[in-house]
Amino acid sequence: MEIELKGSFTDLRKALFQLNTKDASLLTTAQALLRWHDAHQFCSRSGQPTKKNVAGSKRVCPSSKIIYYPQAPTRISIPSSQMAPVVITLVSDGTRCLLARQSSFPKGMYSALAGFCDIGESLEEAVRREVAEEVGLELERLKYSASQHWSFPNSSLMIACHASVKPGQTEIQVNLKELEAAGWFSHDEVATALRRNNPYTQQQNGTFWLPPKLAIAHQLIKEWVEKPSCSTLPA
Ligand SMILES: NC(=O)C1=CN([C@@H]2O[C@H](COP(=O)(O)OP(=O)(O)OC[C@H]3O[C@@H](n4cnc5c(N)ncnc54)[C@H](O)[C@@H]3O)[C@@H](O)[C@H]2O)C=CC1
Repeated sequence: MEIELKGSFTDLRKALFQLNTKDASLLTTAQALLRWHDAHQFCSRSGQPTKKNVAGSKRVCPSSKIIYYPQAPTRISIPSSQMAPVVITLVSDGTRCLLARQSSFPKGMYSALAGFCDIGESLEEAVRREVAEEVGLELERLKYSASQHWSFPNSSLMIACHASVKPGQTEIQVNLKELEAAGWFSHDEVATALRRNNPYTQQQNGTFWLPPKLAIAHQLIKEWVEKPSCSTLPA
């Protein structure tokens, strides 16, 4: 069936009623993206036309170099009043948890896996996609833990989850475009790191350390240390 995506809301609603859930979801996502591109044709700083990338996932101003994402503008140079949803997930195999680091992290710091939600995705889909993209794992169970507003470098709503993988399906493939390193850490290793979590001394002696208490990543890791079964319990 052909559908005019630029039609009125009533046209769209009529079309949606004729579709199955998957096609309806694709259609609303496509329509939201088209509307977003239509409304962001010019840079709010330079006034120049912005250019869409090939995938249609962002627009860039060739003059100011500002990148516009459908979720929220993200460059530090534009203080954003919009908030972008970000999922952060601590994956466990029952006895160990998966921690990773990016090259931009302070030396020795490891954290849970995080990533921006794409337009049209549910939180569950975003968690599964991010984990698959970053370390190549398929998740079994997912459990919401908590959320946090995070202002660095721009407003994000962090949505934190515990997740588990199927027993025996723990081999990871680290996506080196996104991460510098990732690995499984035992309960003892993580519990010890939490107890001595002083970034200054740990950067000196080369041991790994965890995000500070104010970060939801820390809370997620602490929750798992206190109750390693939390990722496999029913939601
Ligand atoms: N409070 C906490 O415990 C933690 C907070 N975070 C925050 O979560 C956010 C995401 O984490 P990472 O993916 O590791 O960040 P990141 O900053 O490495 O971003 C990854 C990629 O996402 C793209 N991106 C940037 N802004 C975007 C937006 N608004 N919409 C869509 N794509 C965008 C960029 O191409 C970037 O290369 C960051 O703001 C980070 O500060 C991350 C880990 C722990």
